[in-house]
Amino acid sequence: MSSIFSLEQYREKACKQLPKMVYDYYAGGASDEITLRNNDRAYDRLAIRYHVMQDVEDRSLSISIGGERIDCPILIAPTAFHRLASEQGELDTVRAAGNAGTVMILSTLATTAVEDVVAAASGPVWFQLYVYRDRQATRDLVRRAEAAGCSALVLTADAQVWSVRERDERNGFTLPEGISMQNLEASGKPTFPETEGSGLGAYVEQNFDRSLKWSDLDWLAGLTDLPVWIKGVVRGDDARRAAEHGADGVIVSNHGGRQLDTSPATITVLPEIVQALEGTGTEILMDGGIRRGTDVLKALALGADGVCIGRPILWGLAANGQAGVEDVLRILANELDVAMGLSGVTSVDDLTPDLIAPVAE
Ligand SMILES: Cc1cc2nc3c(=O)[nH]c(=O)nc-3n(C[C@H](O)[C@H](O)[C@H](O)COP(=O)(O)O)c2cc1C
Ligand SMILES: CC(C)CC(=O)C(=O)O
Repeated sequence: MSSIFSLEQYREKACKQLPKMVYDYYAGGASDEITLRNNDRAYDRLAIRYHVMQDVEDRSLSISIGGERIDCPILIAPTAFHRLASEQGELDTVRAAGNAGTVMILSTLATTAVEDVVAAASGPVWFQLYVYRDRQATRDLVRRAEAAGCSALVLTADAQVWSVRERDERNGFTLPEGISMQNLEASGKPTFPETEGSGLGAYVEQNFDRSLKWSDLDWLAGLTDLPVWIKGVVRGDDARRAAEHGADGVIVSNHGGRQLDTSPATITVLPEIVQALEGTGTEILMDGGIRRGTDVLKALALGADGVCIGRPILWGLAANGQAGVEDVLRILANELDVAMGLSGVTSVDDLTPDLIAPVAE
């Protein structure tokens, strides 16, 4: 019987177990970490106007996303370097995703090869793509993800320029011996350059394509038959443009407060994006600061088709490998189930915006 009941307890456990350099990299945000904090707090400013007397005996959390039916509307956001948290890294994560009945979005910067991750999966794996200045390296990533059996691509659009991450600069964040970015082995970019500050910062500056623009979304959509999502959108007009340029889905995200500090908390911009995409058929996921089932309920009620979580997965992974990730997903799904029942709702489709109101000050 586990003595951990909340995602916050997993964070505390991971904090005790991980080396400071790794914990700081996972936990940290950009600059003053204002967006990092606001992502989380913004949920507290929303109240759930629940219904009573609705017969909530039979409830289901299942959703359709990207053409597949999954058991749980909480997906795994792409996060880099899982082998800094557990020996098996991304293999632990993907096995947990399968057992929880959800999707894992695998980072370009994974420390396990995409082929091995998909081979260990029992559910869908999507591939998150960073666009490299070296377009051949980028094409190779797309071809590998396709050949491995990934079922969607997620283009991250909010990290063309490396942000200011003081914790990583101070700690000289780097990858230990024996851990590398295995999807970049073939193109010769699997490790960070030598530097005194953040090795990741230097890597991004050297390799990521800062000229990324809307026409590159057309390029990517033309390059692959896989559905293409765009991640990092916080405005309605950008969401609309994404749809016009062939995106099948949009992930409302500010990169967990790790890129542009003082960018808005994602839950506050979700309604604008839902409205902008009305009638387009473009699907919507959102992430940032989701730590309780009530947070998930609020995002789904305000129009997200599903949500993603980033850091809590890493805390579960650090605390107890695959079993830790499964427990994190179980805890959050259970909290969502309870919140739905207490709101008088039995299916995700029945979560509607009228359930949510600003907290009266
Ligand atoms: C340690 C860490 C690494 C991340 N790496 C990536 C990445 O490789 N690609 C990406 O698109 N987003 C990355 N993200 C952002 C997440 O996908 C996601 O947007 C964010 O973590 C959501 O916020 P949350 O951590 O509050 O749930 C990373 C986030 C963290 C915390
Ligand atoms: C290349 C970086 C932007 C990796 C990442 O997504 C992160 O650390 O937030």
